[in-house]
Amino acid sequence: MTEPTPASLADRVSEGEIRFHELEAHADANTAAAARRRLVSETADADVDALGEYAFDAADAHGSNIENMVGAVQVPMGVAGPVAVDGGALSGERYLPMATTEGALVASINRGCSVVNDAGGATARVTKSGMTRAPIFRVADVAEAEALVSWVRDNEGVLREAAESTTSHGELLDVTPYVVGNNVYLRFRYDTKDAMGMNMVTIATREACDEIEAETDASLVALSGNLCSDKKPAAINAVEGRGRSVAADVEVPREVVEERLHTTPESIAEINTRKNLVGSAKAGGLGFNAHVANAVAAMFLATGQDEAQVVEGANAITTAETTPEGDLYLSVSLASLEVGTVGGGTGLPTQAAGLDILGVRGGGDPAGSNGDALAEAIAVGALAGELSLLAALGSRHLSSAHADLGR
Ligand SMILES: CC(C)(COP(=O)([O-])OP(=O)([O-])OC[C@H]1O[C@@H](n2cnc3c(N)ncnc32)[C@H](O)[C@@H]1OP(=O)([O-])[O-])[C@@H](O)C(=O)NCCC(=O)NCCSC(=O)C[C@@](C)(O)CC(=O)[O-]
Ligand SMILES: NC(=O)C1=CN([C@@H]2O[C@H](COP(=O)(O)OP(=O)(O)OC[C@H]3O[C@@H](n4cnc5c(N)ncnc54)[C@H](OP(=O)(O)O)[C@@H]3O)[C@@H](O)[C@H]2O)C=CC1
Repeated sequence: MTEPTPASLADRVSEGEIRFHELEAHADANTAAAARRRLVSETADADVDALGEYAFDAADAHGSNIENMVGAVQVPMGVAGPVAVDGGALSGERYLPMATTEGALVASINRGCSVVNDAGGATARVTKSGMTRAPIFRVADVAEAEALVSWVRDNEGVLREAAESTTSHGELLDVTPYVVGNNVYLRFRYDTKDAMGMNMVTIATREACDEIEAETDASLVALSGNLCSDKKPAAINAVEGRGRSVAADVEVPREVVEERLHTTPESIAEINTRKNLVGSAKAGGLGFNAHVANAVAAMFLATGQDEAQVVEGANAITTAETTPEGDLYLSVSLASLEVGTVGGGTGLPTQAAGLDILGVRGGGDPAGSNGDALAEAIAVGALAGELSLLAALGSRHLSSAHADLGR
């Protein structure tokens, strides 16, 4: 039998003989992707050859990372740093890998890193950890809602045993109930170690839900009831945390602010208050920061994180003040940074290289330490970005920087 070619496969799809999304059952994944490019190209009347330039075996991505694969989008990657970090899990000097198409962004964070180094380095710590899944149950009325809440409080051990039967790494930390009339939301929170954990906690919570339905009158409406809350702006994540809550800070001597950043500690502190705090409050924002999403998104893409979770990663508050000595104290606290160094996109070769640059690829020793270290690295990237952008606003260099580097 002759080997299928992209052209022969595309013809068979066009004739209705095989399905577009089942091409991998008839050819290797790279050939299947090439066949889809032909079909897409014909339908759209577009040249999509550039999508076929990728540096991994499609078989490694198809089925676990992507369906209907046609190729890959390439995002340029740069590094900022190296930057000196004193973290709970990450210590030493690190380059920060960043994938972006926004000119001036890496330059800005690079400047921030250089100034952080001049200040003696940044401190970073993970202060809370736990990935959540919150199923919604239907009950008859509020009396039954209270009965379910009591049952959950009395039977956390039962739920833990059921949930943890599905994973050798995950640990159920707690279950917090929320009642709205005849709706009961149970927010399960897990230590997922080095995994971001959404697959892990979804599978584990499903097992616990079976137990609840067997032992109570409640009916599961949906495994996710949006109090989790995954991939949506939500105050619960900003207040309670989700994934890792991580903070970083630095104290920058006045002369370094003046010489390297062309502004003053007072100016940076004032801009932070009027822009990041008052301005965000007036806007009804959840992110009381300047551009934490920039560092989060660029490092997420560079290290194989789930890019939709930049939504939660941007739940961050930046504080800036002048110390009694006249220096600048700057901090950034990310309430809900959802990261992993195993699973998801972390195993793809270019993303794994991003993790290798930080020295955090794969499972940590102890388990969870690589996830913590990645969170600390991203927090330091965000801190450097806040420092540089606030300074650029203070020195009125924002528009000229982007005119020079960003277009
Ligand atoms: C562009 C700079 C850094 C110039 O800043 P500068 O101080 O004029 O530059 P410099 O030539 O004196 O260099 C200072 C340091 O910056 C770095 N640096 C300088 N140039 C480069 C480069 N080409 N590539 C890599 N690194 C660079 C480098 O570390 C260098 O130190 P050195 O190594 O020379 O000792 C500065 O003006 C700046 O940071 N501007 C702010 C830009 C910024 O932060 N943009 C972020 C994106 S804005 C956005 O997306 C969100 C927004 C703004 O809408 C959010 C909001 O509402 O606030
Ligand atoms: N299902 C959903 O609702 C959602 C899924 N996602 C997707 O989920 C994926 C991420 O889920 P996630 O569960 O992290 O990844 P995976 O589904 O890839 O699972 C990771 C698994 O790795 C194993 N593992 C090996 N070493 C370690 C270690 N050191 N620490 C922790 N686990 C380890 C664990 O197996 P074991 O459990 O057997 O111990 C763990 O369950 C992403 O692709 C994301 O896009 C995103 C949002 C929602």
